[in-house]
Amino acid sequence: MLDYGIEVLWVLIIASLGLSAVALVFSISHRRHIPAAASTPGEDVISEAARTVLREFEKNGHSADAALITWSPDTLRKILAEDLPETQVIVVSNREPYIHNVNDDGVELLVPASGLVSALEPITRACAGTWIAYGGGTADRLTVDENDRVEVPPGNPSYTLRRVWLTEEEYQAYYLGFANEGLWPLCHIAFTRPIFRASDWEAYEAVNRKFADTVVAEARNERPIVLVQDYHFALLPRMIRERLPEAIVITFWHIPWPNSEVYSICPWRERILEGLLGSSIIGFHTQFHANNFTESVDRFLESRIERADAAISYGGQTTLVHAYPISIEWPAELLARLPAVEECRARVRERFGLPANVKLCVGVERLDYTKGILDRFHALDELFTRYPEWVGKVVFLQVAAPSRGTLPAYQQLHDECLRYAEELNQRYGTNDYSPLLMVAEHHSQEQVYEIYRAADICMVTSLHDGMNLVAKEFVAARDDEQGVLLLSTFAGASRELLEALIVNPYDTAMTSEALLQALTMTPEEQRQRMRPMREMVRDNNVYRWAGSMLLDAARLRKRGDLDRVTGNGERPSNNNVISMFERTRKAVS
Ligand SMILES: O=P(O)(O)OC[C@H]1O[C@@H](O)[C@H](O)[C@@H](O)[C@@H]1O
Repeated sequence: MLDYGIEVLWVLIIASLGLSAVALVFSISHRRHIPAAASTPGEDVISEAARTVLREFEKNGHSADAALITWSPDTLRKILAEDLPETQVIVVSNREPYIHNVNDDGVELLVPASGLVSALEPITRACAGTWIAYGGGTADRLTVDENDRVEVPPGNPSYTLRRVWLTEEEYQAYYLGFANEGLWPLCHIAFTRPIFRASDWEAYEAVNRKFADTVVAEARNERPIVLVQDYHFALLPRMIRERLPEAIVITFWHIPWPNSEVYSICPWRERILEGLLGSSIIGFHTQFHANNFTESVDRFLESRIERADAAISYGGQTTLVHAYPISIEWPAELLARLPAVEECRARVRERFGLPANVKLCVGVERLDYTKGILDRFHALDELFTRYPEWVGKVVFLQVAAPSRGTLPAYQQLHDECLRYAEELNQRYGTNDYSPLLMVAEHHSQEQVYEIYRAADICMVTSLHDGMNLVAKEFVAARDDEQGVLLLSTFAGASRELLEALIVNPYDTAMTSEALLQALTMTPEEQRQRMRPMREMVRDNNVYRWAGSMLLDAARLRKRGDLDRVTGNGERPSNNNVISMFERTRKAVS
């Protein structure tokens, strides 16, 4: 029996050595094969820039991880120069990247608290594009030229900001009404009832048309790439398509897309889908939301859906529906301007009057009911109830930038948060100690990064979120590899930052236990968790997000141009797009 066992063991050892050798030969030949991937059958229109990227991957050390850090502003410029020559990049968003406001001393410049802005700003800079946005600042009109344009960033201009003016009525109905009382709660599962008013819908349509007029006015030729951002502009892609049929329209939906049953309650559900399907590409943060969108189209429109190709054909237009997880600038430019972690700790502790030696836990976001701020306060309360020894030893600092403050749902949240903070401080605080600091004020990016660097724990426990860039920013800010991230399972970021403490924010007991785990985590475990999260954000930075969409756009354009000259023959489906980005990834992994 024993002899027989030893024979089996030998057979297993020899077989596994054989398999390893085969795997090694395969991996070497696969790696050697990388440049050839650009010329395999069917790849004839692969981009020059993709070839260059692949060659650089090889040169830079053969590993996909090392290679991916080459995504930089230069990569974007290279893609544009080689694959999309002479192509103007136009970004459209509601929120502008720089707001000029009147204050007592004249004009002050404000960078809004918006994940969308922090992601798109470095991209627009790299592409030297044109950014079209609503001019909402009280001094915005004073700073533009006769064409409503201003060169930004101030002091070091590299792109044009074109402001669009809205009347007070338009702003109320399109932005506060349809976008933020209708679509925002519809798409987020936060159990706030969406409100749909016909007058808001009409304003939404009119404002989308106003932006379409501006896109056409700003386009230098018939073939720009237009990057349409978010739920404020669902109708815009088709309006652009009708007037600039050769434009590439890439629409990115930054918030979740609900399942088709939830979506069905929207009275204009077909119109919204039709509008979006004017895009060449529609991007979501996660495959899950891309799938939800496709299901909604399947249920409400007569269309042709090629699931294997992630493509939808509707009204003579084929749209690629794809997941492109958004990210942040890496390395974060402003990090170089900040002092060491210890200095940040000292500054923040002094600014907020924190007692020595307390652990600092932070939350940073817009004051929004999707962010789970009250649930977080409940978790702190629960921690003190279960583990009273922590009273006096931890302070929770909630930074909440005011947002959509005239809407009743936001006013109610603001009041409830302040009430809860006051009550909790009365119950657990002393003259020198307030366990919960609620600061409902705007903070600059520098101040926010300083807070990240000072924190022992960062809680990103949103009830629902497309991605959530605060989680990635916290990780990027911690070059000391310390600090613990508590992350909601309902934020897209939890699909990528797997070493965070992942919680269900509705489960107060679970969140408070995770808080305890974070408070007692050793520096070594913090490092073990933080390091891979930093690598993840580094390798999947915002240039990779934008670059992958541009590579897909280049491929679509080249195919369109070829089809125009030669016809599309027997192509099995209308589109048959496999994301260029995915193929690039496969080739290097
Ligand atoms: O209404 P605001 O302040 O411009 O904020 C809008 C943005 O809010 C962010 O939280 C969302 O992630 C974006 O998708 C959205 O565009």
